[in-house]
Amino acid sequence: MTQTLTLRRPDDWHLHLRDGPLLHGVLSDSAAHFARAIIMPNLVPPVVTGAQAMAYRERILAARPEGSAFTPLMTLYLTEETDPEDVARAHADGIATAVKLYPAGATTNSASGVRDMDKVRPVLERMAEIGMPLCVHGEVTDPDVDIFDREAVFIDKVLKPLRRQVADLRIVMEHVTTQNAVDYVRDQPKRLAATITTHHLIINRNAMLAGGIRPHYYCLPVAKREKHRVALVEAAVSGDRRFFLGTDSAPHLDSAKLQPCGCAGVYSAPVTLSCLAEVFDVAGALKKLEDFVSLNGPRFYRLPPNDETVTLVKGPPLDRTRVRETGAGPVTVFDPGFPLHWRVRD
Ligand SMILES: NC(=O)N[C@@H](CC(=O)O)C(=O)O
Ligand SMILES: [Zn+2]
Ligand SMILES: [Zn+2]
Repeated sequence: MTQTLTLRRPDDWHLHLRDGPLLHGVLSDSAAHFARAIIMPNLVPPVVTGAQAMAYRERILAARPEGSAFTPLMTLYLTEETDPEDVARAHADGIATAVKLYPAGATTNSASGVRDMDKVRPVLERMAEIGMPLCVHGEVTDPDVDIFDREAVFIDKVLKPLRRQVADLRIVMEHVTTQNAVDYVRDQPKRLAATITTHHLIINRNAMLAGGIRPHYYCLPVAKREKHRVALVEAAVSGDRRFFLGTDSAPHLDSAKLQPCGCAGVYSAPVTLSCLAEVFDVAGALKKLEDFVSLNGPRFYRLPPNDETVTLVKGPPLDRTRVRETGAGPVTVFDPGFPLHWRVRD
């Protein structure tokens, strides 16, 4: 007997689409399954101003497959020079949905990020006034802090003080990877939510490091030990409205990943819904999948959920996409390490 599951069409609340030939090569993977996505601004150079976000949005819209209604929700890359009025205007004009905080040097293309949080206080206060969310890459960059501890230290050293100083600011902790983050978010009744990626629900650090180094599992924040992965799954399948999907699908060319110093990012867009259905199915929580992928995100962002639906069908293991060929070169797709039985019906 085939099993099916129909959901409101999902959105992706954290997505990297890049630009140029890579954008053209990857966009259809997200547009095939998702209605909307929060688009990360870490291009080179970054998307800082409202005018830059508008131009980038035009390039994304122009790259959509024929007939696609995929809607990019743009973010502005926060720098110490960001003008609060430009941010407020871009929000009021419907150009920018959120602002993205990268601590300088924390991750891919974050060199123009923030070093001194006091310098961006006026922007954050303006955002709090207008209810515009701040998306945060939550890792400290202090070289003395172990890379596996950087998220937990960020919560104590940066996030807690920030939430005291700008109490009304609405914040999304992006791609949480630890029990510490899950516990902290659960503790906060208001104005804080978290995205969880597909891959962090599936791999722990062993997948990346045991039995050989696997660059395609290297991303930031780096995957942690198993107990943290379990905490993420519990949060995702709980239906708790503070947790929702942000795939952090982050395509890099294989030629950039397979290096002595390879870059961080996992490309999961083509297989995300199949992977998540598998995770929720194994957890006995298929009923909560729609909360996680289609309902909790719009609620936080104060947008209506999508009217259309998607149907997932369970059957024999999929012949899944392993490499996405793009005009810029091949990009390896996330391998969950187990067979995928759920596919999205066309
Ligand atoms: N997650 C990653 O490992 N990489 C992202 C940046 C980010 O989201 O931190 C990228 O842009 O490649
Ligand atoms: Zn990040
Ligand atoms: Zn990201």
